[in-house]
Amino acid sequence: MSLRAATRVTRSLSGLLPRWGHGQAPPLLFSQQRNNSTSPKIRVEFNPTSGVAVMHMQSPPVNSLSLDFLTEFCIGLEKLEMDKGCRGLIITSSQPKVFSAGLDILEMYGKSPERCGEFWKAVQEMWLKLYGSDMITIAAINGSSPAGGCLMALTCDYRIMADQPRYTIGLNETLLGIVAPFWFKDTMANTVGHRTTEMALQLGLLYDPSEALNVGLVDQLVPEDQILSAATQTMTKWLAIPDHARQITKSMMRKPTIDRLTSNREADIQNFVNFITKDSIQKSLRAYLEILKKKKT
Ligand SMILES: CCCCCCCCCCC/C=C/C(=O)SCCNC(=O)CCNC(=O)[C@H](O)C(C)(C)COP(=O)(O)OP(=O)(O)OC[C@H]1O[C@@H](n2cnc3c(N)ncnc32)[C@H](O)[C@@H]1OP(=O)(O)O
Repeated sequence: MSLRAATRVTRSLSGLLPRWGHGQAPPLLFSQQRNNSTSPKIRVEFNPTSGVAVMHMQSPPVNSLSLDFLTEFCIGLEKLEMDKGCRGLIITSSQPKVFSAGLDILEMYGKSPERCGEFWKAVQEMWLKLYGSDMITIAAINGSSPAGGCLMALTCDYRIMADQPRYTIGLNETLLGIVAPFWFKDTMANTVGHRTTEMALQLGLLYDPSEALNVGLVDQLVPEDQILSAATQTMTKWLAIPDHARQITKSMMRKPTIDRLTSNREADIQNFVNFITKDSIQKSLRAYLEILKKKKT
């Protein structure tokens, strides 16, 4: 059964699920330890001659954005941002078939409000740092990229996707029974326009590469084995533009969107915590996690 079809089953499944109290973790059916490995989740290769860094996301199995992952990602990004020799960043995945599975659902399920708040602050931080980066940022999307993974790609300046029909990309939050926050929505609308975003977000659309190219969610499709060379070629074109002019232009385009979150950060964290710890939302997340598990059997 496809995930999309499986998700439709969530609604009928949810009536069968046991109830649990607000803020109280239901029995742990899922491995909560998976992302606690101490091996680096991000590998950065920096070429001082070209001034370009490649960030490889290498957090098995699916580069889900856990608190640890996001912390490491932001530290890596900050280091590159502070290095005046680094002008461009390519983000890609070392995991087969997946760019990033989006936010780690286990960070949102059965966690205390305090921990949820800490997690959300890290998600905000990742977006603020990447969307506001002075560097040229290119997402080399070599696998599926739902929800938060799609956000990460949208936050870059340019997106190249592997032309592999089984990969999908999109903000599919509604399929999980959750809602893409306003700054996810703004980032997508800034890229593909209001109408496409309105429809995609309500329906939780996941696009295959050709559809994604058609709506402008990605800028270019290439065979998977050429994704890094294509990203490097595009980077060379962007590097030819004087940094200060490009950076001021980028900031002019993105500042109003960034300011909207910056001036509402605490309220946004509170909204997230109130929303995600609701019994009904926890129930949807649990059902979704069970579907992801059952997909294999
Ligand atoms: C009033 C308004 C207020 C608004 C307030 C805010 C509201 C909340 C906003 C939250 C925004 C959320 C954003 C998100 O990103 S949610 C995450 C969405 N992600 C997904 O739906 C992706 C789910 N995964 C998949 O579709 C597939 O795994 C994928 C296509 C990525 C890869 O498929 P593949 O077949 O290769 O791998 P598996 O499905 O077998 O998965 C392997 C293992 O990984 C686990 N897994 C997958 N995705 C996640 C994830 N996102 N988090 C945690 N774990 C994940 C999966 O369960 C498998 O685990 P096991 O190996 O242990 O079985």
